[in-house]
Amino acid sequence: MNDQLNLPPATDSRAVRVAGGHRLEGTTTVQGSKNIALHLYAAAVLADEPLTLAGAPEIPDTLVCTEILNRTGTPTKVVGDRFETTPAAAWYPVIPDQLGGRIRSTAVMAAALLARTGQVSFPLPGGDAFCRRLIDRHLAAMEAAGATLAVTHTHVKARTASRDSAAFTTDAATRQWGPSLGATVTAMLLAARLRGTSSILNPSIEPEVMVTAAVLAAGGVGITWEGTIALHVTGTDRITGGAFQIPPDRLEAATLTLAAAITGGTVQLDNFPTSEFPDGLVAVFADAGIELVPVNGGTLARCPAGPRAVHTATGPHPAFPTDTQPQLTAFLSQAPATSRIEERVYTDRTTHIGPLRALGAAVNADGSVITVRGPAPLTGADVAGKDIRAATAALIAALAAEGTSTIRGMYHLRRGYGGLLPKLTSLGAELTINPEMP
Ligand SMILES: CC(=O)N[C@H]1[C@@H](OP(=O)(O)OP(=O)(O)OC[C@H]2O[C@@H](n3ccc(=O)[nH]c3=O)[C@H](O)[C@@H]2O)O[C@H](CO)[C@@H](O)[C@@H]1O
Ligand SMILES: C=C(OP(=O)(O)O)C(=O)O
Repeated sequence: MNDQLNLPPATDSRAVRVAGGHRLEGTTTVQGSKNIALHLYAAAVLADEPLTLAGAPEIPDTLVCTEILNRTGTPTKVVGDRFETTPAAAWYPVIPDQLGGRIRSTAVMAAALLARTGQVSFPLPGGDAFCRRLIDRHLAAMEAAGATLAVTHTHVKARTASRDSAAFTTDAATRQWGPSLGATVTAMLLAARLRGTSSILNPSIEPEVMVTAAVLAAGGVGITWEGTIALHVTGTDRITGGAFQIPPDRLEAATLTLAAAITGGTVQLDNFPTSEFPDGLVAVFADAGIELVPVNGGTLARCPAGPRAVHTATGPHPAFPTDTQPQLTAFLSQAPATSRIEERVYTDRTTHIGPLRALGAAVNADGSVITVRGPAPLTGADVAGKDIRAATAALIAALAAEGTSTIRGMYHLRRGYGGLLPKLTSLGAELTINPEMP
């Protein structure tokens, strides 16, 4: 532990050793959604009463957010799987570099502090570094909400001249891409305590946005959707608290499905209703030969006739999510034909290609298009995943490889999933964790 910050270090030199070739079979559960949790942790800053979020994923980002809230004034603790806050007596709206630089939702946290105090200072966000991850739409929302910004290449300071800022209109659409998930939540939090009705044009409708909107609405904030055209937010000067459940992680559900499917196995996700899979993912899975069967409020996932090649593209919810593209790429390495995936959200999200090739997959990227020629025999190798889903893709391929693989990138795996490795083991995977790797 790092005493000063009360946090686990941002590196983990352990590695996972995977003896490939074991079919995964069985039942498991899915953690609370990492990405939804991160946005709710920021929204908790706005509550004027105690707030509890059950189902908090046991990942480093939960601890980083706990520390950010405590250091900026909101008393916060994690008790079991509950993230509990009580309202601040005073705020210190400075997000320390060592904390803000470790998570992707720093600008969203900053927006909550700005809404509370009229000022905030924060470092540029961290999170996975698979490509440039811009925050211009977050900054535009802060300016629209009346803040004056001082932006350097490492930090942002924002200050509103008057605590009585007026309702505002902002556009969450990015220049090259569609709506920004993070910037939509940033704008929502900025508007939640303002007098009057603010409008967010081209809002994202990712579950992260919908769930945060629902929690704010339960707290007394007026939320009106105009489809995907606009989200109108009517502020209130008192936001109530309460207890909320973080929905299960659709990205972990997809990961477990693909991990079982590549081994020819079956997994039952007890707490993950089939309806929680985005429509685009269901369609891609169906094309790829993966069946999702509703069972007692959960989902049985299987691939009875083996993988099939697909042509698909990532996109905004409910399309096929970018955070499952690397794992699908690993799976498609075993489909007996050529697959193509166009990555439209993060056009150079290709950090998984190197590790997959090292394991034997015939995969390459040409611009934003990833081509997978299968089936290619996979053999054990020593590879490193440099972000959450790259490490996960390598792990999935290693499960189907002949021989033993070493997957480095434990910090990234732990950042994405609190318990993926024990879950895979319980399903029949042969995994060991090597304490320290050179
Ligand atoms: C913590 C969290 O929830 N992370 C998720 C969130 O990230 P994040 O909040 O970064 O995702 P956004 O929806 O904001 O970003 C999507 C796209 O918009 C661009 N963009 C974003 C903001 C901005 O101000 N300007 C801009 O150009 C990005 O570079 C990217 O190409 O959504 C992504 C897309 O579903 C997921 O991959 C991440 O796992
Ligand atoms: C990219 C991801 O996370 P983050 O935005 O936290 O880096 C992810 O969840 O795949």
